[in-house]
Amino acid sequence: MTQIMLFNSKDDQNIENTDKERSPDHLPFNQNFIFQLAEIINLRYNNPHEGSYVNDLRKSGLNKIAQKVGEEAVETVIAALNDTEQEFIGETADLIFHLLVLLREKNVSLQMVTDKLLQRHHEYQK
Ligand SMILES: N=c1c2ncn([C@@H]3O[C@H](COP(=O)(O)OP(=O)(O)OP(=O)(O)O)[C@@H](O)[C@H]3O)c2ncn1[C@@H]1O[C@H](COP(=O)(O)O)[C@@H](O)[C@H]1O
Repeated sequence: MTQIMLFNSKDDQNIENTDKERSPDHLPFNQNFIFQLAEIINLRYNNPHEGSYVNDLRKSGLNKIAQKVGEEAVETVIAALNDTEQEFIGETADLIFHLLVLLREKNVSLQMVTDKLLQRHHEYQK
């Protein structure tokens, strides 16, 4: 059974801490949730059930999922240029969610992407 750890609101107060004081396994809830969401999507793939939007996407296949990511990316750009901050945030959330589904469809984990970003970060330090 996969265990999903949720942090209580007390941890959210750590947002004021400096970067040095934060450890990767003690991130505020909002920062960790993207990994938890990736795990929820993984669980839906492994245990598909009716009424699940992730399952609907999975059944539609790679082309449809990739198309959704493209649509959400365009909607995010339009919102950035024309809409309110809240609408921009909403479109960005749609984009990130569908991108996470695309990663799962391609069997690429979010960790593999963050490893790539970390590798680049280290290269920039040289
Ligand atoms: N974060 C999301 C999330 N964001 C957006 N959506 C869905 O994504 C869809 C957005 O599509 P659009 O806005 O493009 O609307 P649409 O035109 O009707 O979509 P299409 O018909 O074109 O596919 C809506 O149906 C939303 O409900 C999401 N559906 C699920 N999640 C997360 O995924 C988890 C698992 O969801 P289920 O698989 O449904 O259990 C949930 O607990 C949530 O945390």
